Amino acid sequence: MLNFVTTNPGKVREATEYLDDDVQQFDFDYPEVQADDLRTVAAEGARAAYHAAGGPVIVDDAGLFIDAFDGFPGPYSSYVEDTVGVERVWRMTEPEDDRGAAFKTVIAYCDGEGFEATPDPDGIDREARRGQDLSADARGAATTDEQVHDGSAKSSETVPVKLFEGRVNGEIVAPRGEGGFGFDPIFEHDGTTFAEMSTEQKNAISHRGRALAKFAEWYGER
Ligand SMILES: O=P(O)(O)OP(=O)(O)OP(=O)(O)OC[C@H]1O[C@@H](n2cnc3c(O)ncnc32)[C@H](O)[C@@H]1O
Repeated sequence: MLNFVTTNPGKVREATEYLDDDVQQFDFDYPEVQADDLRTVAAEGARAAYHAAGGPVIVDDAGLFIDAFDGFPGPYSSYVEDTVGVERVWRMTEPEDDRGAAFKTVIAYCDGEGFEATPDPDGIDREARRGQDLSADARGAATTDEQVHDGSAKSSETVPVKLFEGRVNGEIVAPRGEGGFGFDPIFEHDGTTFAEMSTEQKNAISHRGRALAKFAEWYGER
């Protein structure tokens, strides 16, 4: 059994599509380190959660990155959703010429074991790496004790963590749709907002779906 460490049942709903009955929600509000990149937050969260759960865990740190605001709210998306709110993020973006945005996620897996380094970064979304923002994330992680080249994060003093990334591009629009969670109503991809999609439709293209697919493939081979 795999613990999906999150306070957000919406994330678990999406993960069960990939991991069937092997996944359960572990409602643990891991301490989010002050960091500008998702990788560091996810990796440190997975280590803390692994110690709390005493078994294999995955942590998903995600965010909405709006181009006109240099990636804001990014790693602070949860806080901004709670304080500013989804509707006002739309109204802030509305006057901008460029309403482009991306959802990104980093899934961190930790089971207390080490991982073999792979020369080809199968845990890294190549599309994401081409994107400016995730390159910045990768640079940020490289300055910490994380090892990023093979998609795993290691240091001599900490428990190894394996990272899987996903990204999807879209546009910020006026809220539409009742499904999903968080910023889904204002994130449009190919003419449809994420809140107008079923979980299956969203998973097929979303940041989390892409990261989960990579994780599920790697996990299934173990
Ligand atoms: O930390 P946990 O407990 O997992 O739950 P959380 O919801 O606070 O999760 P994050 O710290 O990863 O914050 C991600 C925020 O980014 C936004 N977000 C991430 N993925 C999203 C998605 O698929 N759809 C809509 N909003 C999303 C939403 O505001 C989330 O609260």
